[in-house]
Amino acid sequence: MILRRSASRILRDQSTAPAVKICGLTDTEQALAIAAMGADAIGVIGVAGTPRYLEDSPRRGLFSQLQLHFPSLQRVWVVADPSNAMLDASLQGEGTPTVIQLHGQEPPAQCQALRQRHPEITVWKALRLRSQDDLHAVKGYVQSVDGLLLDAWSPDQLGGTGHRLPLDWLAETTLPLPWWLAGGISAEWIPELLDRVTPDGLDASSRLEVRPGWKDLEKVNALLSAVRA
Ligand SMILES: O=C(O)c1ccccc1NCC(=O)[C@H](O)[C@H](O)COP(=O)(O)O
Repeated sequence: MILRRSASRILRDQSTAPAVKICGLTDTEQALAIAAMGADAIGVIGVAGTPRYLEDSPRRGLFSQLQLHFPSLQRVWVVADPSNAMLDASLQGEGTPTVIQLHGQEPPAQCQALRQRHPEITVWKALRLRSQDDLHAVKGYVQSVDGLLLDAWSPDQLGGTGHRLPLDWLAETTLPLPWWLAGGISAEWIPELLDRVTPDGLDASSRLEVRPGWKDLEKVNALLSAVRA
């Protein structure tokens, strides 16, 4: 594998708990409740036509409330192959995100261009891994993004599938950027997961849901407790 473990490259000390992002929120009260439980980041989906998509006005309302009550929490807007116009508009006015998560086919140059146009924003690139070899793509993004999100690949959905990456693919690997592990994360997987991999953050969505976009707050709390145990 291209990026082997090396002491100087480990970005998160293994003794500290990874950050937790809860993704796919559609309701402001749920988002505030999850922030109050201690989540580090809340994600809202900006991909129209997907089941957790939140339109402009409610997204701004949700992000505004988070900004007001939990100013240090990361407000993540998940988009796929966005136009410049869509991004520029979303970063103006009330209820802006602090992080743009690029979840489509965005090449490094597009990520870099976004960072140059909006230096105030944090840019994460999601890589949906079909095989361990897909980790080679990481090299291309090192100078172009602030962080990576490694997610499971699915032929018919961009994200929120509940599919898990094999931990073997990541167990002997360290990455040159802060990285989040996504895909099928829930409380009962945490002991094995944290025993084998050392991501800077964990991103969870569908396995914590009652239905797409609506979280079971007990499952969210159980995940946060398991990560911090
Ligand atoms: O979650 C969605 O519905 C979604 C739709 C379109 C693009 C991306 C999407 N989700 C991205 C995420 O960051 C999810 O949290 C990630 O895929 C993990 O989801 P899950 O496996 O359900 O925990």
